[in-house]
Amino acid sequence: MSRTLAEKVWSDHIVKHGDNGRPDLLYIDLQLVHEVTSPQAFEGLRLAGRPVRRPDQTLATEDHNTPTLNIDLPIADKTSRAQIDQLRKNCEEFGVPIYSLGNADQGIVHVVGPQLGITQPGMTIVCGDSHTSTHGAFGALALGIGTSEVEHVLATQTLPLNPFKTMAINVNGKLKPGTTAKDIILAIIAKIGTNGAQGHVIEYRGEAIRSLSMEARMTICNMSIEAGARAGMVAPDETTFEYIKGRPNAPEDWDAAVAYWKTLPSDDDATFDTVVDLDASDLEPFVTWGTNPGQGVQISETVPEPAEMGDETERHAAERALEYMGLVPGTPMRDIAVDTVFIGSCTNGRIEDLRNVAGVIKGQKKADSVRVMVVPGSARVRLQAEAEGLDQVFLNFGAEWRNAGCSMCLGMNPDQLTPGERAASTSNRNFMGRQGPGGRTHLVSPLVAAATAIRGTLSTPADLD
Ligand SMILES: CC(C)[C@H](C(=O)O)[C@@H](O)C(=O)O
Ligand code: SF4
Repeated sequence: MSRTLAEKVWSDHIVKHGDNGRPDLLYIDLQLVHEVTSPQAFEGLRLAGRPVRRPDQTLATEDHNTPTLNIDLPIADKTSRAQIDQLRKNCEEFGVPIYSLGNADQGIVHVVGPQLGITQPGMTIVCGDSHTSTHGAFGALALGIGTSEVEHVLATQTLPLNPFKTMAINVNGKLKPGTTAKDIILAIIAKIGTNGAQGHVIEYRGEAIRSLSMEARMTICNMSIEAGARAGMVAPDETTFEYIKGRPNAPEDWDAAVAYWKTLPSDDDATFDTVVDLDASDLEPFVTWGTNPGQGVQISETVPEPAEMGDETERHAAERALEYMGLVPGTPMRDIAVDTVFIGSCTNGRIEDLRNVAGVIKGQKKADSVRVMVVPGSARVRLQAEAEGLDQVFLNFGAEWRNAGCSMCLGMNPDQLTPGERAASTSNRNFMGRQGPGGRTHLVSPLVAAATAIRGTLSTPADLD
């Protein structure tokens, strides 16, 4: 029977079939761990007197609570310090490898796995973090899980999972210059809604996806969860193999690995439960106006008028969002002035993102009215950027150049918006209070973030000409 990519990875990992509608038990190849969702899981093991089953298939890093300034000093915030200390203790006690603040391999969990070559096609990967879907860009089945599941995987290296539905999102055509992977995924979520992919594993397909780099594919898979999906995947191809080759954890038997990876793409006649089509050549840069990632429009459009929305739930949500965001219907998106530009996160904090930003801002000065924070997704990204002189581009521009971590993507560390402060952010969530209580977030691509930092209002690089 013909199968999709997701179905192949799933069936290659079944340890025990679930009969009578019960979940299948799946083998998990890799569990990534961070400080927020692991303390109770380790505590559970401790209480049960159980070890971590496969420390060699478990990897921890510190990211959410880490400060991005003065990282050589003790962490000032007590809760954050306790959280990080606990992770370090747990990893030591249970023999789990950890990349701590100050280590060259520390960083956001979803940036670290791929850059080390640990994330590979055909794997099952879990992490107590919703954006684990990022790793699906390699053709891995990568799922965000809850803390009790984290404990289950630590103890057994398996996880019971209910069957999923399959969704093909075909992104046909070619992106126009200035339009990026971030715009593709924001457009998809605006089209299908934040629950549009519920219960599904998405496979992103089509010409536009095939021509994206691995980092751009990661941006797309990262936000699958914002469309309600269980995971997002891209079939592995030469771009994938090229990216993994030569990385520290690339398979030793390279040819055998590639031969297996080549069997993974969905069969030509495989069928999907749901199919969505999108033409990349129709897209313009996308920006959000609301408080969920689906509340977005093309940058040439205006803040929508809730009264014109047919659906009552949608109308109420839009009214509430606009009130929180302090926006008036009909305002051109390009007229919205921001206070802060945040460039970073597991969505857009990789080296290509930083190169793209630097390409726009080089030789320019930021608008006086904005603060600009550039936060690399990992310490390696920071080192690479510095080796390429990008840090100087950012500093000369007037931006802050920080250390790696989740930073302003969410308010779990000192990098936060103040009430009413408005940000253009390359991250993935614009929920109320996400970047700090009362903070207002517009999700944008790195190119839009860069142009916005120059002009002070939501802008694209084309607006600079
Ligand atoms: C803290 C963590 C559990 C959370 C997640 O699961 O995604 C965070 O990473 C986020 O982006 O909101
Ligand atoms: S960067 Fe943001 S989205 Fe990614 S793991 Fe950290 S908090 Fe979650």
